[in-house]
Amino acid sequence: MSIRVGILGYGNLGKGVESAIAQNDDMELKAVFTRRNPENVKVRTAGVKVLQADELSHMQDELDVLILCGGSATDLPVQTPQYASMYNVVDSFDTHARIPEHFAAVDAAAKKAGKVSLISCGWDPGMFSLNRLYANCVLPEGKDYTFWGKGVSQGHSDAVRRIEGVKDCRQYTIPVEKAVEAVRSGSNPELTTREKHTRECFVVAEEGADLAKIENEIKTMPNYFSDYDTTVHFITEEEMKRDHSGLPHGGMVIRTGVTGMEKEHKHVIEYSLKLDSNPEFTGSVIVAYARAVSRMNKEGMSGCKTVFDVAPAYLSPKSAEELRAHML
Ligand SMILES: NC(=O)C1=CN([C@@H]2O[C@H](COP(=O)(O)OP(=O)(O)OC[C@H]3O[C@@H](n4cnc5c(N)ncnc54)[C@H](OP(=O)(O)O)[C@@H]3O)[C@@H](O)[C@H]2O)C=CC1
Ligand SMILES: N[C@@H](C[C@H]1CC(C(=O)O)=NO1)C(=O)O
Repeated sequence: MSIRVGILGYGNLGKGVESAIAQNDDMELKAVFTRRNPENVKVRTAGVKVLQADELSHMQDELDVLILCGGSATDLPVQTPQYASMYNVVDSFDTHARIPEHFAAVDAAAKKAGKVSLISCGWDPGMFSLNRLYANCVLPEGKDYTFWGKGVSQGHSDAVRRIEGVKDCRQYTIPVEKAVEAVRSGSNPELTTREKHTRECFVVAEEGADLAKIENEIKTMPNYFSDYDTTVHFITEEEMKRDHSGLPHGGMVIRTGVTGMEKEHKHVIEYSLKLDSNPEFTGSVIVAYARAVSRMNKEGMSGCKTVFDVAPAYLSPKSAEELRAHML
């Protein structure tokens, strides 16, 4: 029996989840839900209905997991607790500083409903979080570094699109080469947030918008831009389509640490990603965790989880015996 999946929110990530479901034979996309007029939203999977989000109030018997693909800045803080009270859900919430409060709100709803919610799924937070945890547990004496890009952060681009007067945005995250070199040299540098990355925004503004006000709102935005040196360029829709149609990204987690009674031996753990499509890769991570969430709820689990709480075997379509035979 296939795992029956719904998608709420059909943007970059929603499309990425759609393509990921098509690559997993045990998953079936039942419907895409949108807050817009469904007639204006065209999906690429034959036979999949597009429904108004309100329809979700009565489809609990038709879906095993609902994947929430809204924006972290303003959509998911409302949508995830709302739908955690009705469905097993997975979201990609990535406002790191606010994950604890998001977890608490979702956990209360999921526990009351007897459902499983998995929040902050993707690659950062997500796969990078897991690798930071593994590396810290294996090398307790050491230092962590995370670098992203150069690439398009969907979370930061979404946050800028929510500003009044902004029609579209691509935000590029750029690692500071000097900082990467210092880390790779093994000198274990102390680096501030500002010393590790810069941010560059390409913005299409609405006709007559106050550009100075938009630039200031971007640069002072807490959790997203206020701790970074940020450059803002205003461009036309044509330039956006011509020069910024891709959504590549990537990055790496590095931990350098020491072992031995005299701390005489140095080790480096590195996990890196090179992504042609940030949303498609993120969608693939999310779909694997949607499989886990469905299974965990069927085993009687409920409440909010993060990637730290999910045993890896739950992610795989392979049986425990196959995993032991082929992946150990
Ligand atoms: N944890 C991680 O590693 C990652 C997390 N993310 C998260 O994913 C979130 C979503 O990113 P992304 O999909 O790029 O954001 P988008 O702006 O593409 O989509 C966000 C929502 O906006 C609505 N929307 C999409 N297109 C339009 C349109 N043309 N007109 C009006 N509304 C539209 C959709 O909702 P509706 O259909 O209801 O209108 C959609 O769910 C980010 O905020 C980020 O936080 C992304 C990548 C990695
Ligand atoms: N959550 C990020 C995924 C990575 C990329 C990133 C950044 O460039 O700041 N932080 O985390 C996204 O929305 O793309």
